[in-house]
Parts: sequence; C-alpha cells; structure tokens
Amino acid sequence: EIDAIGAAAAANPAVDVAICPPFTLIAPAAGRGVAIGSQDCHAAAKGAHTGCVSATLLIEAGATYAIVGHSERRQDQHETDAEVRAKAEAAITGGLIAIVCVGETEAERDAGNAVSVVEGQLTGSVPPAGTAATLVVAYEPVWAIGTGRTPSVADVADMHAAIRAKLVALLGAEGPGVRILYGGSMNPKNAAELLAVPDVDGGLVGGASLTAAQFVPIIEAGAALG
Ligand SMILES: O=C[C@H](O)COP(=O)(O)O
Repeated sequence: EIDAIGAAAAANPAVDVAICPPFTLIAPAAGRGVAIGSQDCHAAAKGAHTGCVSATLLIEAGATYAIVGHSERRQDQHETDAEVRAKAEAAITGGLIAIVCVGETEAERDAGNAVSVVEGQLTGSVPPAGTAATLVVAYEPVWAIGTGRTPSVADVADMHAAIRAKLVALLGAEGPGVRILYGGSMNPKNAAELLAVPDVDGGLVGGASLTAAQFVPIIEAGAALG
C-alpha cells in the first residue's frame, strides 16, 4: 500500500503527504516516497525513560513529523495540555514537525462549548516558539473519529476560523501560516467538501489512510484544490 501512496505523492507534488504508523513500522516505511511521522514523541530528548521514544530516535528511524496530543492519548494516557506542549516542544527542538491535535467531545459540543474547549486546548498545547514551518494543528472532534460522522461544513468553518484566530493571537506573524488539518471520518466522498473549507489546509486521515484505494483519492482531492 505504501508504495502506491508514495506514487500518488510523487504525482501530486503540491500536496504534502505523510504516513504516521506505529513506532515499529516507522523504519520499514521510511524511504519509500512518502514522508513518515510518529503517533507520539517523548517530552525528553534523552535520559532514562524506558519504553518511550524521543525525537532523536524518531529522526534516526526516518520520521520527519510527530503527532502529539491525539485524543486517544489524551484519554487513554491522561495526557494534559502541558504534557502535549512539552512533547510538541521536544519534537520541534529535535528537528521534527509537530502535529498538535485538539478537539471537543460530543458532550462538550452538545453543551455549546466546542470552540471554547478547543481554544483552551490550543492555549495550553501550542508551543510558543511554534512556527509555520515547524507546527501543524489538527482539529479532530472526538465524536467524529472512526464513527462515520462529521461536523457540518458550517461547523468546520466556524471552528477552523476560531483556531486560526487563536493561532494568530498565540504566535503572531507565524499564526497565519500554520497549517490546520481537519480529522475525523474523512473519506474519498467527503474529502473535497471538507478540504475546500477556508482554513482547512489538509486532513488527518485515520481509517481511510489504511489502503491506497481510499487514501489516494483524498490526496487527489487536495491536489485539485491547489
Ligand atoms: O488518527 C486518525 C484520526 O483520529 C481520524 O480517524 P478516522 O479518519 O478513522 O476517523
């Protein structure tokens, strides 16, 4: 699958394509035509942290990106905003591009708090030294991950506008250039519509990234938007 995705990346050079597999698959996936990222990055550059993987080790294995603060880690490993920021800082300092994930739960959206929750996560998780070149933000409503449900285009637009405004407030001149990804049940059918929303600069694709048949049309949808 990865070779077919690599071919699609080569055929669509305007789109930055990366695969973020489990740690054990980073080295085998590297060097096959598509950028590689990790699904976590330890907050310390080195030291005695048995079982953890640092930015240095990730780069040695072939990674150029690191996802930090995915909602599953915030939930399962109880990662806080401060820990996510420390991981993002370690990733960036180590030479990786950090993909910082944020997103509200269904209960938080139902309560009308989605934007304020995400703004709070950004305030706590975004490294102050993040730049357009070293930082990516991924908005993933928790209730949309792996469920086949997505927010309305209007809700995505509202959230991404709020994220952009917060990034400008936090990072000043770097804020407008930070790429903001949408994630949560993106697939070949809805990708073009979601990617066309203002301030949606790409996707963080889970299930539909597992096969070239599903992922390549999403890459092509991004390329078609220029
Ligand atoms: O890690 C991937 C994202 O959480 C999105 O997953 P999904 O596209 O399967 O909903």
